[in-house]
Formats: sequence, structure tokens, C-alpha cells
Amino acid sequence: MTDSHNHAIPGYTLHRTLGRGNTSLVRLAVDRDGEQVALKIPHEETLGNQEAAERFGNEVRLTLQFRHSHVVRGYAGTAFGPGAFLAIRYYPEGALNEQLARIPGRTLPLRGSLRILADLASALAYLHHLGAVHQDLKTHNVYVDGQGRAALGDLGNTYFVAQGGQVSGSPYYMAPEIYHGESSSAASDVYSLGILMYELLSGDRPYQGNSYEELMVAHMTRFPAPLTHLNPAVSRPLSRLAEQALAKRPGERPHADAIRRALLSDLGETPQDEVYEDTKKSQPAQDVGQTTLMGRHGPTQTRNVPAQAEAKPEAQRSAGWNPFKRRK
Ligand SMILES: Nc1ncnc2c1ncn2[C@@H]1O[C@H](COP(=O)(O)OP(=O)(O)OP(=O)(O)O)[C@@H](O)[C@H]1O
Repeated sequence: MTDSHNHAIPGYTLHRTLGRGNTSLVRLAVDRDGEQVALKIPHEETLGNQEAAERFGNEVRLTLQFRHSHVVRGYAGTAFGPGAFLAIRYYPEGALNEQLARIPGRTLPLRGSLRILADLASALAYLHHLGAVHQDLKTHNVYVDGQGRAALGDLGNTYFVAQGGQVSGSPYYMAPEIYHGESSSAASDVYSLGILMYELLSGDRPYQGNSYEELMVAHMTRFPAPLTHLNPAVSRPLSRLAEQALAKRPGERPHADAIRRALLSDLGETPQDEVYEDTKKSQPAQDVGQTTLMGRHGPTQTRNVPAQAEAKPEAQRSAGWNPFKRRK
């Protein structure tokens, strides 16, 4: 597409293209230790657009800052400038939407779905514990490894609630209050998790529409059938929680950790309290003026980068209709 993808990135040997998103090209690469990584390299258009460049910079910093087994692990990165990149764990199967597209009927075995959902609920509980919201939970941003364990990726729209941030989301997964123009919150992430629970456990997203407006009306006014009616293998308590996750009012939704516990119970496991690795909670994205380049074994180098711009008021939704496309 552009030159920005072809420049060398010190320390990496670039191999084939894994995928192309709106923001970046993703290449398979091998690092100095001979390990495979996925390298996200922003498009030239991304670097040339302040808002898009900030979103990429935000993804770099938060991915390197967060430490959780179900958040895609970041190894190294440069947040801004012509050498910007992000090295993350490589998932040979690609994103979950791509994995599902290869399966007849787009349905995983029940235990596989429960495990993925439990891992994602765990990732959300971690972000919410830190005071952050993800804003874009969907199968496109979920990566599953060979053991069937899931990690949440694409932190470009993630922000710390106390700092404020730009509201975003994908129409299929967006909570009613986001359609209303309100701020996102832990509860709006939980709503997206509720949509994903229906998608993975019943085989279909609960709300459909042929336009942004139709989908908005569906999210605001309709109620899906209980999950246990659509898939009798789902327990009643879990089914109830999925319905509560889709409550129209954010205050009526459960916490992500309650959903994690119910999912583990359906897997026949006794849920334990989660213990979090020490994440640099004191460095929310807007305050960080440096990007730390991390090796696999810790920080190796720092570079100055501009601090992120002030949070902007809500922007217009995108003109083109794509129910998976982020609302920016
Ligand atoms: N860690 C990874 N391992 C393997 N493949 C990956 C990985 N990350 C991304 N990909 C591939 O690259 C594609 C594009 O990635 P992604 O959607 O994150 O791009 P983006 O431009 O940053 O995102 P967006 O389109 O939301 O702005 C994915 O659909 C997937 O096929």
C-alpha cells in the first residue's frame, strides 16, 4: 500500500503479511532471539492523520503497559513517527472472526466457547480493575492460541475512565447508551461481552439490522430469547447473566468478574479470585510522554514521544455502513 510498511525495523526480520486492518499492516517477523512475533506497522495514512496516529500510539503504550495472560502481550514498540511499530505475540490462527469463518456453521464446541468467554471476561475484569475501558470487544479483536486460550487485543480505543477518552465501538456490539451518545464504561464493555456470549454460545449475534439505524433500534428496544432456550447446554444461571449483561440500563449489568465466575462454573471449575501482575497503574496513557521499548525480558530503551492530545468530544459516526467498523 505505502512505503511505511517497507522500511526496516531494527531488531526484526520481516516475513509475510498476516493481515491488513484500517490502521496498520501486520507482518510476521522474527526477533533477535529467533522468536516469531506479529509486527503492526501503521499505514502512511494513519501516520498522516493526527487522530489515527494518536490511536496507534495509544495502542502501543497500553499494550506495553498492561500485563495479563488474556490481554495480547506486547514485546516492543515505538508509539509515534515514521519508525512507529508494535511487536506483539503471534497467533498463527489469526483473529477469532477469521477462525470462525473457517469452521462450518461458525460454531466452536461448547467448552471451547465457554473457555474463550471466561478468558475475555477475565481480561475485561483486569482492565476495569485498572479503571480502563476497552470499547471494542468483538471477535475481530480476540486471538486464540493452540490450547484454546483467548487474549483480547487492539487497545487503540482503550482509555482510563478518570482521564476521559473518545467514545467508540462497533455497531453490532455497542451498548444502547453509546448509541444515545453517552460515555462508555465498564458496563458498556460488559454489554459487548453479552453480545459475544450470544454469538459464541447460540451461533448468532442477538441483534441484526441492515443499517446503523436498524441496529440501533434493535439494541435499544429488543430483548433476545434466553440463551438457554437457544442452546440448552448453557446453564440457567449463565443464561440469566448473559441477559443481564444485555440490560438496557448500564447499572443493571453484572461485573465482568461475575460473568467469569459463572463461565468457569459451567466449565465445572471452582472460580478463584484473580491476582493481577503489577501493572504501572500510575501511568495512564494521557500522562505518558515516553514509550518504553520492551524486550521479552524487560525494558531496553526509551524514546521521547509527544504526550497524547486532550480527549475530544464525541465525534460523528462514520458515514459508510459497516456493522463491524469502529465508530470514531
Ligand atoms: N497477533 C497477531 N497474530 C496473527 N495475526 C494477527 C495478529 N494481529 C493481527 N493479525 C492479523 O492482522 C489483521 C489486522 O489486524 P488488526 O485488525 O489488529 O489491524 P489494525 O489496523 O490495527 O486494526 P483496525 O482495523 O481495528 O484499525 C487481523 O485481522 C489478523 O488477520
